[in-house]
Order: sequence, then structure tokens, then C-alpha cells
Amino acid sequence: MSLNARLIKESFALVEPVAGRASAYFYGLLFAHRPSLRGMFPPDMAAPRGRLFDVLRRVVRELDSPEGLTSYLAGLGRDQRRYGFSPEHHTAAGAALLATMRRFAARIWTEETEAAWSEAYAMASRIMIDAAAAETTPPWWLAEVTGHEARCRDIAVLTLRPSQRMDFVPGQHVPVQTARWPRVWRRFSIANAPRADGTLRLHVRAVPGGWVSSALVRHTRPGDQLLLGPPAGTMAPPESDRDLLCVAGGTGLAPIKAVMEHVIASGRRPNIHLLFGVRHAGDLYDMPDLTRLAAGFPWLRVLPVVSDDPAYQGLRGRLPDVVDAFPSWTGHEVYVCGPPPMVDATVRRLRRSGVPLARIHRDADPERDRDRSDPTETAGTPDRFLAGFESKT
Ligand SMILES: NC(=O)C1=CN([C@@H]2O[C@H](COP(=O)(O)OP(=O)(O)OC[C@H]3O[C@@H](n4cnc5c(N)ncnc54)[C@H](O)[C@@H]3O)[C@@H](O)[C@H]2O)C=CC1
Repeated sequence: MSLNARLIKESFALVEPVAGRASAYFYGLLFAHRPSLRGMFPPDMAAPRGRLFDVLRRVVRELDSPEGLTSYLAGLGRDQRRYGFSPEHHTAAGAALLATMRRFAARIWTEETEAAWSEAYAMASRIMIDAAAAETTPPWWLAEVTGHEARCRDIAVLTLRPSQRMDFVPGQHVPVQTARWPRVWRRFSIANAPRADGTLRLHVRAVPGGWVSSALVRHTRPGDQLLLGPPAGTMAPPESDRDLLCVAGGTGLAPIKAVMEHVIASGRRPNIHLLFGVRHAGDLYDMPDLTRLAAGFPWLRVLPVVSDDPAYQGLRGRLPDVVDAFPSWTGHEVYVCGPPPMVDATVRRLRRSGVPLARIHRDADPERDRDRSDPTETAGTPDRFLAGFESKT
């Protein structure tokens, strides 16, 4: 791959500070030239606009590491299948992207810059298109809700049965779409290791203003159908036999539970310490299940931790402080999931206490974190799902 990375970076550095205006311009152009594409996006374009620059930032950052770039773009191409993106759409998006860069980096734009972006986009779209074409798994799955348990005021645990087999690695997440909010996807971690019956569990907190999470917690019942995109995410169970420290903040428990289930099912016998942190005792939404898991695996120790309730009789405090209060975790593999500030603070403390970075596992996909706080993720719905829903309601 021989790209003029310098010219791309220089021009991108001019456009990035005006990302909001540039992405509005990009989508404006795209829809003006291809009005039919508008129907693939949600009514509120804020999230797709934000995501455009998340992707560009990541691509520009990875320009100097061809392997990382190729793997990222291939993943993107495979994921885009759920929106129904075709090679033709890539051509239209490429023209809009070039026009956007040309306009917002006009001050330093030259023929060489134009050629650099043009080559880079051709290369990137080729990788995405080829990866999408080579993928043999479905672009999306219909899944029936077979269980819906309201665990506390805002949290429900859903059990789903995909209509076709879905392979995933414990620790990964899936994009979810409800019929209530067509074309709006939101990612949730899968909360179990793969099961013989193919079912998946999701732990969902209804966040204020969260379209998909509220629909899943308050308006979804057994028998309803959801749409799932391909599982993604790089967090995976440990390969070593080291003991495990798991630090879960709220519904950040989900991927950690999947990893723990996998380790327990593997027949290994590491000691597992789970610190499950919530704000109020009433938020300890999964304790009966965790207690059952610990009863069947004596090497698992579950420690509920409550941060915002002075009357709580058990372990109290914020997770980063509680982690720090133990003698040493330097010999452990560590998994940390939950609110990003909690994860960052916990990782900092662990690093300071000598735990090597390579042994700290977190869900490090920044796009995923944004999906969490902004549920209106980008675009697209297979028509069959909408048709099915419309005929159902
Ligand atoms: N794969 C992953 O990484 C997953 C991450 N999540 C994230 O986990 C979060 C869960 O939210 P909730 O259940 O509402 O959790 P929450 O806001 O109720 O907090 C859970 C725990 O984190 C601690 N905490 C919160 N903010 C903190 C901070 N700034 N510093 C130190 N500790 C802090 C709280 O004290 C509590 O112990 C969401 O942000 C969600 O996006 C959820 C599922 C999977």
C-alpha cells in the first residue's frame, strides 16, 4: 500500500476542527446526488455525522500501520452489510468525501492532495467491498425475544433466539435494532458464553432519552422480534491460566459474565475475583445468577460493591478505590467494563500498581462507547425486517 499519508494527514488536520460542518456538508451532498440513500439513515442524523469522523480519525491514525488499517476497514466492510451498502454506494460516498475534503481543506488543497485522497479512498473501499463480499455469515439476524426479566427499575435481562446460528467470542457485542425505532442501531454486549441452544442474553439499562434501550426495557415482550447485526469487539477470554480479576460497573457486567462463563466451562480452575460495582444496593440486578454461578464454581468470589449508599452494610466505595485497596493484582489477568470514566480510572490505578497493560482487557472500541451514550447510532434497515414489522403492527 503506497499512500501519500503526509498529504492526507495535513489536509485532515484542517478539516477535523470543523468536523460538524464538514460531515453535515458530506451528507448533504450525498443525499442531494443520491436521494434514495436518505431512506437508509435514521431521522436524526446527529449520530451518523459523528460516526463519519470517528471512522475517518481512526483511518487517518492507522495510515502508518497497514495491517491495522486493513483489518479495521475489513471489519467495517463486513459490518456495513447490515445497512445494505453496495459497491455503488461506496462510489457515491467517495465522491462526496472528496468534495468535502476539497472544500474544507481548500487553503492547502493541490492536485497531489486530490490524488492522495482519491487513491486512499479507492484502496479503502476496495478492502471494504472485498471483505463484505467474502463474508459468509448473514449480514443480520432476526431474533425472537424468548425471555424478558425486569430485574430492577431500569434494567431488564433479555433472552434472544436468533433465527440462524450466530458465532461470537465471549466479550463481544452486537448491534440491536427494535421495530419501534427502524434504522436506529445500538450495541449491547452479549452476556453469556455460546450456548448449545444458540440463545443470547443482553443486560439492558433504560438510559434517559435512550430510544433503543428504553424500547428494550419497557416496550419489549417475549415473542417480539429484534434485528441483530454481526457480533464485533476485540475483548476475548484469556489464553493464560492466570487468576482473574473482573471489575464490572453496572451493566458493564454483561461481557465480563460471558468471559467468566467461558473460563468456567473450559474446565480451567483459576481463582476469579469479581468486583460488581453499582451505585445503590437496588441496582445489584444479577446477584441471584452470580451467586448460583459461584455455588457451582468454588474458585469464583463475587464481591458486590455499592458506591452511593452510606446505609449499605456491605463493601462500599468507588470501584477504582476498591480495586486499589487489595494488596496486589500484578499476577492476574484483569477485565474491566462499565462507564468509561470508571474504566479509565480503574485501568490507571492498576497500571500504577504494576499490572502490565497487556494483561488488562477492556472493551476498547471508542465507537462502541459513543453508541452507549448516544443511542441513535447510524443507519440502515433491511427492507424485509421493516416489511415484517409493518405487517405485524
Ligand atoms: N462492554 C462494555 O464495556 C460495556 C460497558 N457498558 C457501560 O457500562 C455503563 C453502565 O452504566 P450503569 O449500569 O448505569 O452504571 P452506573 O453509572 O450505575 O455505575 C456503575 C458503577 O460504576 C461506578 N462509577 C460510575 N462513574 C464512575 C466514575 N466516574 N469513577 C469511578 N467509578 C464510577 C459507580 O460507582 C458504580 O459502581 C454504561 O456506561 C455502559 O455504556 C455496559 C455494558 C457493556
